[in-house]
Amino acid sequence: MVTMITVEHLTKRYGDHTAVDDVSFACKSGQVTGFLGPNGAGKSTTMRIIAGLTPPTSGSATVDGFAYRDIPNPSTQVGVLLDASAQHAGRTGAEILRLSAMTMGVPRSRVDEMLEMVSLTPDEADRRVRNYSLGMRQRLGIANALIGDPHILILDEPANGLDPAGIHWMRTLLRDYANRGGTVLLSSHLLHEIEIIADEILVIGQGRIVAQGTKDELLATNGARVRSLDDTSLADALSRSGIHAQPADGGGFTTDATPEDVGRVAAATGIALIELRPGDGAQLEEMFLQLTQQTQREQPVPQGVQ
Ligand SMILES: Nc1ncnc2c1ncn2[C@@H]1O[C@H](COP(=O)(O)OP(=O)(O)OP(=O)(O)O)[C@@H](O)[C@H]1O
Repeated sequence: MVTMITVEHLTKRYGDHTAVDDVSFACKSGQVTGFLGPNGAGKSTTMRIIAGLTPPTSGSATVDGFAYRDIPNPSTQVGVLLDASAQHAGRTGAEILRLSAMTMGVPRSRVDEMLEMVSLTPDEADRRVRNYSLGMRQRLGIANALIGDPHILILDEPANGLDPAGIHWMRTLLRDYANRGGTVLLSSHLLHEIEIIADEILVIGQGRIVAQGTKDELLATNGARVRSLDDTSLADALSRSGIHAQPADGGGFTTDATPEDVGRVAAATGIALIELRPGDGAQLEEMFLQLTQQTQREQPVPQGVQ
């Protein structure tokens, strides 16, 4: 595995608002890196900087060792889909792909190959993009990102607007692409989406990376869930042993210690347990929920929304 995208100490300020705050990460070949964060967390801004569309305030982003702008014929190296709705509304899907093929110098036969790959029918390909559904725009955007046969893909919320079959199709496409050695950086505001598809996960909140690691690391089960016939005494005993115990829904506690350690403390103090099992690995979900709630508190509720 080779590092293909490197982001180092990236910061972007708009006036006194810091949209991206000292963000660093790397994306490797053969892997899907999921970029997860609630609305307004800074995902799109980071991706726009990587794709050379927005200058950073400080820090750097390189793709295959180069700043995006210094890559000759970049679309044959890096496929980018940042905003499917930004495609020229007055052109047909086929026209957009033909134009891209021409600009990149790839054979025109790629246009039909790509249309077939993203399941846009000849009839749909000849419609103007303004009449496309969001899902069709995403498919066209993915076709456009892949037409130059790049080995790196940067996709901002590509699942938006796709129906369940479309989402399944996209996951399979990206998995195959990574399995063949490609590098994928894709963003989503949905934990479930990222959990299914990503090998590596970056979590961003209010411009900062708050967690990063392999999916297995971030979703690892740890801690223990315990209930007893005498929770008050159990809480005392755990606390005396330096184990932090948090009251849980439905009684008992969640702890940061292993079930084995909790079991030993209970046995040593003669407390009868009625439940003892590994924690349910919900830390990532809880953290993400907290991030989302924080963000919602800080953003004004739009008019007309209850
Ligand atoms: N051109 C701009 N001028 C001023 N502020 C901006 C600009 N672009 C983005 N921002 C702000 O930067 C922050 C991060 O926005 P960004 O679009 O990167 O978030 P995001 O994680 O992609 O969110 P979403 O999931 O909603 O697309 C937001 O507070 C946004 O309002």
